[in-house]
Amino acid sequence: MERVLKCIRCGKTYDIFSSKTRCECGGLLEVSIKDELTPSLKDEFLKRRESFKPYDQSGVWRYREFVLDIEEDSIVTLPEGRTNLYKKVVDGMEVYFKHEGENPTGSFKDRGMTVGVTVAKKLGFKITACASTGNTSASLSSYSAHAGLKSVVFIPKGKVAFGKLSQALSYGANVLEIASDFDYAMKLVEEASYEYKLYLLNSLNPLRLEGQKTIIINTLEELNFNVPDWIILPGGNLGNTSAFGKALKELYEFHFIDKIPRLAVIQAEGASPFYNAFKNDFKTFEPMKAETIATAIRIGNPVNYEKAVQSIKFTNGVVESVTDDEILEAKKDIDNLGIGCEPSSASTLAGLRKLRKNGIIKKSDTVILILTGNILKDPDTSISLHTGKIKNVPIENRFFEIITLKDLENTLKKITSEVS
Ligand SMILES: Cc1ncc(COP(=O)(O)O)c(C=O)c1O
Ligand SMILES: N[C@@H](CCOP(=O)(O)O)C(=O)O
Repeated sequence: MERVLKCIRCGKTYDIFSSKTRCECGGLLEVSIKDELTPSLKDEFLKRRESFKPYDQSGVWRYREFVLDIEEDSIVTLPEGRTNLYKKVVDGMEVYFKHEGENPTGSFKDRGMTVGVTVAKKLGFKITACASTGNTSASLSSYSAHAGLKSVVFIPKGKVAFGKLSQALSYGANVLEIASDFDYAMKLVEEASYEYKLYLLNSLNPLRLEGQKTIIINTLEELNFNVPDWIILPGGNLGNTSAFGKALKELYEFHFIDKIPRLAVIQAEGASPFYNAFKNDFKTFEPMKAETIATAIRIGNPVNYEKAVQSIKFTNGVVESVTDDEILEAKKDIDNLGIGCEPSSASTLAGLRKLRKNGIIKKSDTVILILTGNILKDPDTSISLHTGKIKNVPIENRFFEIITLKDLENTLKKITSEVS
């Protein structure tokens, strides 16, 4: 099929790659197909879809053998799990980013929520509930609305990024701001669920984790089941750590893979109870009062601790902690790659840097970094970071200025001189 640029005013055509934006006559240009479309094109197009069942569109239900046996027409799906794997070079090392922020509500939670809300509906629940640092509430309220269910979300007051709060409100959740932290909200919602017949959909719910296993299955399928050396992920309530270990065990037992990649779980220094336990060979576990700029992982008493320990042991994994400045430095770099993510997801790259420095991960290793949340989730942090307002994370070679017309020419000269 031949495409050209065509003037909508005089009809003159130009080569598609001519770099013209306007016709010589001053008219606007549009891309035009030169040949007539053949009638068989539609048939070919429709045939391609024949072998696909609707729920194959979901990157969760496509792997239904690993997820749940349930009637197809009862499934609540958006569909989720159609996320990209990006190959990039960072610090001279080739790495893969699996971007779970590309899910319908902008985080990996959707992979679990499609299963959780499907089951809530099947069981006849009318109301779903969760405690949340933001993403779970966004996902829960969206999927619940799709299923015609009410939702109640318990969130720590003032500690939820704006993108996430606006989602929960927009999708119609009943939002209960608790004057405490996530861990306390988690305790409250668990109690309230028993008392008020709410279907609890935090990662404490084992069915939700069955959906989250597909992050691993999907990623490995994209790699033709060639097993990487490392999978790096952020650790908060430790649902993913638990689900990933379970997925790898099942893939191994069903002979999809012949070796186990190592998990590296990264926590923010101010919210690192799992890291502290790891350092102590998991002999003891001490919950902590959590504080970090990465609000999604501002969790001091992860509910999945015991399952997560099993995952680390099964995969010969490691747990590392990184500072908020290291997280923001990494976020800056991931954003600048044109991929972008929310702060907690950037802990993966910060963790990789630390693990490389300590000699645990080698440059030649194959590494997957799981980006758990979309860049749009926390616009306040992105704007502060990229306008140089964060003291220890300087921004190089960038302009963000209030500019007079007089200075415009000089500034444009400076910007363009950097590439000449
Ligand atoms: C964006 C994001 N990344 C990471 C996490 C931590 O994941 P997990 O609780 O499964 O450890 C969360 C929430 O828990 C999150 O919302
Ligand atoms: N970051 C989470 C915290 C709750 O985790 P969950 O996986 O147990 O729901 C959030 O987005 O709320």
